[in-house]
Amino acid sequence: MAYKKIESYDEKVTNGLIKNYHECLQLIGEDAEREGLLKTPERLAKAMQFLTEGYQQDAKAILQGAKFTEAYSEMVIVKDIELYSLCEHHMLPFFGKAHVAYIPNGYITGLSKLARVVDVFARRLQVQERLTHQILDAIQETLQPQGVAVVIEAQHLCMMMRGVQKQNSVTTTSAFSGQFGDGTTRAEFMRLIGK
Ligand SMILES: Nc1nc2c(ncn2[C@@H]2O[C@H](COP(=O)(O)OP(=O)(O)OP(=O)(O)O)[C@@H](O)[C@H]2O)c(=O)[nH]1
Ligand SMILES: [Zn+2]
Repeated sequence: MAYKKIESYDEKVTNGLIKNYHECLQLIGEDAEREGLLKTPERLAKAMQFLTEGYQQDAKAILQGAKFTEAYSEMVIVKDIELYSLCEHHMLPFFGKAHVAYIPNGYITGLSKLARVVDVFARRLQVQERLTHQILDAIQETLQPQGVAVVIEAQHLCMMMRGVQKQNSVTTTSAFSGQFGDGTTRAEFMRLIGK
């Protein structure tokens, strides 16, 4: 299914995670049986399945599901798509905005689908660079447009709460294909997203 929402959680996965998170609580020195923590392993098991549900979803099927023939061939930009992902090194969140653009080549897609594609790849263990490329590749391969541009600006909690502890650094990644290789087109995109 293109965009499967978690309505019922896989029992085997949920039970396995509950067991592990219960042990995690004990290992960090908590009393896993105290009232406030009794349901925490189950809550966390469900939260983690939600935050990684992108593994069960198919970005290309989502785009194909709303692919329409249209002669429009100017840039289409959806900017400021908020995203939340988990860094694969520490499994701590990184969060920010994605700006996605494409120049149609006979086909357009539903605007919401671009934001859904961002979520499909964000809801996995990621590095920002791969996330950027996966979004671009899914759009390029499905719509075969004249070009795709993806810019992501994000803050990484693994650099804020721990480690180097820098509170204001923002990481920007970008990927471009087709006509966005042209300096003028790319500059227009950057201007339109306010960069
Ligand atoms: N390139 C890239 N690096 C990331 C991303 N998210 C986290 N990292 C980095 O992954 C690196 C992992 O480095 P390690 O030295 O193995 O881990 P560490 O000892 O916890 O490193 P520190 O964070 O520097 O304390 C760190 O430099 C993180 O900042 C990302 O999306 N892209
Ligand atoms: Zn990290």
